[in-house]
Amino acid sequence: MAATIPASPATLQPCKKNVRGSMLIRSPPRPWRRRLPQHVVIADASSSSRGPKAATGGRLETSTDAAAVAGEDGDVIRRLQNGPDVRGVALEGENGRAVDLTPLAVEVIAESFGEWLREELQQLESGRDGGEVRVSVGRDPRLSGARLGAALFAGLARAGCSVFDVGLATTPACFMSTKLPRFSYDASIMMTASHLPYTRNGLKFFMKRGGLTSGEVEGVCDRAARKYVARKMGLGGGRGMPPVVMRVDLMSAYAQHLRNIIMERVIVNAGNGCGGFFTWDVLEKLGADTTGSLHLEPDGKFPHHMPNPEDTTAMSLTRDAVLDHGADLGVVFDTDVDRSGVVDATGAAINGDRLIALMSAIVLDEHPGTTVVTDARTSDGLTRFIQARGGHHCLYRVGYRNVIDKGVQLNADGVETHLMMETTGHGALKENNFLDDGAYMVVKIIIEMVRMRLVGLEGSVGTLIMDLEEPAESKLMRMNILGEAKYAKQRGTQAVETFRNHIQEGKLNGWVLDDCGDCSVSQGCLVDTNDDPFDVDAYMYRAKFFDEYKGELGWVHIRQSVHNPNIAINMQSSIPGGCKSMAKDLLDRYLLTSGVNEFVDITEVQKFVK
Ligand SMILES: O=P(O)(O)OC[C@H]1O[C@H](O)[C@H](O)[C@@H](O)[C@@H]1O
Repeated sequence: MAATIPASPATLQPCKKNVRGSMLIRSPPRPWRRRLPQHVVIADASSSSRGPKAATGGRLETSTDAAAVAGEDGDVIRRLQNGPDVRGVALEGENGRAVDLTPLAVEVIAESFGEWLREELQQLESGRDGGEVRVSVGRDPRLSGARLGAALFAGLARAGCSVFDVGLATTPACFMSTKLPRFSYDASIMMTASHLPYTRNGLKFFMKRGGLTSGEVEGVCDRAARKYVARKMGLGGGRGMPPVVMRVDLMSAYAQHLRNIIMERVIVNAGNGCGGFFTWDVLEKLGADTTGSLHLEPDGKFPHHMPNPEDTTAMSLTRDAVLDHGADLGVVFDTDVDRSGVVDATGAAINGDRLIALMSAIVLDEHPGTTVVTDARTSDGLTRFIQARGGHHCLYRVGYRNVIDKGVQLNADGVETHLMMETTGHGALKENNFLDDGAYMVVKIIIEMVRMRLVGLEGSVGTLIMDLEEPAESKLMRMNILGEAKYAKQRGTQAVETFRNHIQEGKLNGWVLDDCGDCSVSQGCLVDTNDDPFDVDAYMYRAKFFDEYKGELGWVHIRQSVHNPNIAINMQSSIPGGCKSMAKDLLDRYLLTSGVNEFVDITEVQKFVK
């Protein structure tokens, strides 16, 4: 009978020593009695687990016939062994198969296991002698579970083990009851026949070092076989006091253990856009601690800052929250959550190129050699980062749709492309329907964080991009297109094409149009022919600038804005002062001399150059 002690295992009272069946010397039933010499004492095979060689204890000295019968009975137990498990028929109802996993069979196996365990522990821990041996017992919902469970408790108790009934449990949970500090049992037995029909049942055995081997289970069953023979003869059994069994709640602790694996401390900054759900409907439901999250409630006025991973206020507030709360990660969503950026545990902002690098590292690990498509405003350092991991970098037009479509096209052309990302934080994965989903991307990053922790890698996710070379300088300037709005697109195109033509006509010495990145497709990329362009975003060029003395200074990317009547000029240089030198050259030899300045406002460039 199980005494249910509802207290948590940590508050359990000390185990009462179970009453062991005292050594019984019973008269064997006929016909055995007649055949046994008078001096033979048939003891419970356990004799004493501490006594000399319990495994040989209780050896019967019988006539040949009796030995045969005993052998058959013993074989019943031996046949129950199934590799490292015990499996048998526990309920009537299987055609042609009798019940062989009886309560008696289970009891002797449990008792034998308990004895074997004690010996094993003594050997493992040489100082250990006769201390408490604690064994947990779990079971699946099979109908035979309760009855066989009672036999299991009794067997363990007879072997002197303290028994902890964990009730309905999973096999891994039973093993973990030997590991989880609150329990730390010496061993565990799970009663289950896994996927076999409901009429079957079985036992799985665990110690702290893992599951018992087939050889060990064979030894236990051998020992049990001898006990079984003796019990069948009415020897060595006997009812002692009912075992004291403590009922413990293992599954809650095991579930917590699983939650702990995925539990992270994550700050979400939804910027009062639509991203708050990720906090309460995703992270918190997974058990994450989201204390310190910011601006989760939707507010159409966005009172704190724009929800945007490119927004410096959004990133720095998130950084502060991560550091204040010792969080593992900060997440910044844009308003509609198709973009995101993150902050690692050290407070480092990971957006733009750094986010692309992080996602590339993750995706290249999963898909070695894949191509990554990005817009062409990324750094040369990013290209080297991707290539150093065996990937290919395809630089393409600005605009998330362009980037994603390029990836779709590459895959269709047979160029495996798993990641398409824009520096704005739009990131699409082939595995996710080529959809740019900021939340999905964050899920991938959190999974990576958990993986890193599980394999014992030190540091935050930022360590994955430690070798990303950053440009010395980056600069974005905008030049408004002047005049009537209806001509803006046409003029914008004219301005951008003039830049390309100047280079091709040799009017911009030192400037070289950048060609395709590394995606191994012949057409498209950077300098698309634009033979038949239909969108403003078709016209965009990137060109490198080589200074006569300093060599390569960096690149300029020039394009018409997707949304507004302006020309965006992005620049990057690996040399301090490089952006200014390039801007000056553009001003003098392109903007002021080509006539572009007549319909484009070049004030911002002039200011920068000053
Ligand atoms: O052309 P701009 O004004 O710089 O805006 C361009 C950007 O607009 C939005 O943010 C889109 O989501 C981006 O994909 C695009 O790159």
